[in-house]
Amino acid sequence: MMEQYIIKGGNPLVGEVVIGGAKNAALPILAAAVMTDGTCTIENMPDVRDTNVLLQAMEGIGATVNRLGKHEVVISGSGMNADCDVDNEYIRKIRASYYLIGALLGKYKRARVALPGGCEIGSRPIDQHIKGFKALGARIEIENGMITATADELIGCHIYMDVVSVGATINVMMAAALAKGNTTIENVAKEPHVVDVANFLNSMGASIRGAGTDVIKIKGVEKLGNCEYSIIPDQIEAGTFMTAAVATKGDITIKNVIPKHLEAISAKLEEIGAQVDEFDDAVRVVATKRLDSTQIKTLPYPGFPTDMQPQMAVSLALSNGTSIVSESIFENRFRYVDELTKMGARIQVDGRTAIITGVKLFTGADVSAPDLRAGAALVIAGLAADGYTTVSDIGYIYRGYEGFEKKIQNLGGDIQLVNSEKEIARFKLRIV
Ligand SMILES: CC(=O)N[C@H]1[C@@H](OP(=O)(O)OP(=O)(O)OC[C@H]2O[C@@H](n3ccc(=O)[nH]c3=O)[C@H](O)[C@@H]2O)O[C@H](CO)[C@@H](O)[C@@H]1O
Ligand SMILES: C=C(OP(=O)(O)O)C(=O)O
Repeated sequence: MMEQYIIKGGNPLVGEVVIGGAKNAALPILAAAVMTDGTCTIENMPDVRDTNVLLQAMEGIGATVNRLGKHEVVISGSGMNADCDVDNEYIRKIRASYYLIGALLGKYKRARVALPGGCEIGSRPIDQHIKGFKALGARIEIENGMITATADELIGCHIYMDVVSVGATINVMMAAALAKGNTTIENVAKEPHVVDVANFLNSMGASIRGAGTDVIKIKGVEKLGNCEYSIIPDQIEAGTFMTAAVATKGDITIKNVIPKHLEAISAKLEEIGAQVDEFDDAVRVVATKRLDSTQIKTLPYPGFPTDMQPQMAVSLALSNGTSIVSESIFENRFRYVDELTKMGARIQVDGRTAIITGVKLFTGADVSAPDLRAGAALVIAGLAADGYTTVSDIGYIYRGYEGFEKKIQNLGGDIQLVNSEKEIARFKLRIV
């Protein structure tokens, strides 16, 4: 038996939890760090599977990676060269490997990288990345699962993105940072992690303005240099604990966050009747009673994040009345619904819409995580359920949550990591 979580539901989560650095900022920042032959010292690096896979891949192509403790890393790209290929079994499984295309294309005018993986939440094309690289003057070839981008030189240009894409915005911004002349990218993503990567590149000597608005303007520079940087807190890890407070009728103070980044989530939780208090760098979420239903539509930032849709749906599945959740970003992000149904949830999916009829209580069941956020959502469901729940395929959860079960245990949640039937029996009998 592979590792699983076993959970005995029923305890409200109460206490404080400290949020780590944002995975989806950390990944492009790591890739951007090798765009200089100098050194980048990066703090608040989350110690999660995806960042570790990317760090290994970077070492595999000659970058030097020195870890100063669990959350600080010093990176130098000086040992790398222009004809490195980025590929291994693991790099093919993560999404953010595609950031090495923009980073290496910018630095060497050549990049050859395995096509990206990531959670199976939709078809996930990369046409907008390619459109941006081509507009900068790159030639693109895709064969045998690899993408190759080459250019004699990259020349600044004007790009209008057809869809708002986090990945394409960041990737093209990285390549354009080392292009000749000025680039304007319109209809860009405005997520906090887009802004964080622009700030990181600027701290290396890039000249990028407008990140966080619809238009990013980049003045190409010849090279980038050393920097020291601290990654922003993870908006989605924070949101996950916010919804855990609601689903378990708990009281959690979530520390080391930027409350502004959480506004879409806070507003929805307040709308359904939770108490949300904002502090300078913390939010407290209290839910003492059963909450109300609502409607949610996932949208690019500052709309409600798709990466919070499954966790929020779990809270709504325990609320009074009928809620409607529309998923407008990824067409296949309701795969957790069948699992949640095993626990007594009443959810009907029709295409990109889920109609949720709230139930009073879930009952424990054996469920399996179909992807990262759905996995976290099923854990929350287990914490709120009557009886025992096992969650398998938790490797997905490790992709993006550091010490998930420990943080939950510290809040009073009854959860254990197990890898045998014997351990499950022990947990149930409380034999230590
Ligand atoms: C590693 C990382 O940061 N992953 C996040 C990133 O994924 P990712 O960067 O893959 O998501 P995008 O923002 O690019 O995708 C948004 C939408 O644009 C479409 N699209 C995207 C690119 C493209 O070239 N063509 C195209 O049509 C996608 O299919 C999707 O419908 O942003 C998503 C949206 O916030 C999050 O759910 C992911 O957690
Ligand atoms: C979908 C996610 O990640 P990825 O894009 O890496 O699959 C996520 O972080 O929720």
